[in-house]
Amino acid sequence: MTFTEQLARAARLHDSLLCVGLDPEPSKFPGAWRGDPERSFEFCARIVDATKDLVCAFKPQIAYFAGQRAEAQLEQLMAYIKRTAPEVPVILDAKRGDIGSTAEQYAREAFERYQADAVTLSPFMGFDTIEPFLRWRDKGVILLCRTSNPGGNDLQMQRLADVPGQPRLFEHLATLAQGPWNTTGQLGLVVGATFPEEIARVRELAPTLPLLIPGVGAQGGDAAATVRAGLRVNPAGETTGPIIVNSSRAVLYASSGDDFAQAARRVAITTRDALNSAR
Ligand SMILES: O=C(O)c1cc(=O)[nH]c(=O)n1[C@@H]1O[C@H](COP(=O)(O)O)[C@@H](O)[C@H]1O
Repeated sequence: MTFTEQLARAARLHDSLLCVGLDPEPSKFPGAWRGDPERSFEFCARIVDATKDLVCAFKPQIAYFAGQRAEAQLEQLMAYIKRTAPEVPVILDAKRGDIGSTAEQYAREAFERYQADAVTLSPFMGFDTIEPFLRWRDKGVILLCRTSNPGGNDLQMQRLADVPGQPRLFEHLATLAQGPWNTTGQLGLVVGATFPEEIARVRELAPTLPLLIPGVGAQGGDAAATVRAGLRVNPAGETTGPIIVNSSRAVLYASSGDDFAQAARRVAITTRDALNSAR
């Protein structure tokens, strides 16, 4: 099954557009675990147990593991999700991007070492840096397009004088990803929930690509505006333009007490429902 098919299946099965981001930060762990990076797996596993029936995807962020010398726990977590929630696709948020020969190693890291179903990439270095990932035919490859952070403006909003119509960089990227770069149908795009107008613009230029939309919750993005701008459904009720709306900290750290998993579940339910009510 391809990533897109997995995603559609999980979204249908769980009636959810929500992706829970797994960004374990030891200083925010509850009680006796606080400050202990050795608990990263256990912390995330409890979150997975508490939310796996509420989500269309999980998204572990690699830096939270690598920064704590906890890559082995990320491997453990990926295997745990595959075992306990096999219906939920896992997007490894790695934001890689490098020349082809190095990209091959990054692809092995994402798809062999960590067994991810999809990976996030930075497209800054061009198509030849993305192509090695596309050799893994059933995997999703999600390119940064219009990111949620304020500094996204610095480059992504600039106009390209040499391209007909002088599109902004993010618009050009969306056009490439929907068209000439999507040689294998594996591409998706990242668009921040903090910029609903640009989500709508990306959806216009890339009507069928899966959009990974982080920024609801801690970054203040509007769930309803996100759904209206990004989700596309045909008259028969079938999704033609899927969205994956990520929330990390608002779910993970809903409580700093021993009830963190129950609190995470409550926030995940509220967020899932807010997304669904805007469909
Ligand atoms: O690729 C991403 O996931 C990503 C892209 C983007 O534009 N903005 C963004 O916040 N992210 C990631 O999405 C997550 C957002 O986390 P919260 O703000 O805690 O929900 C983090 O893991 C970020 O690294």
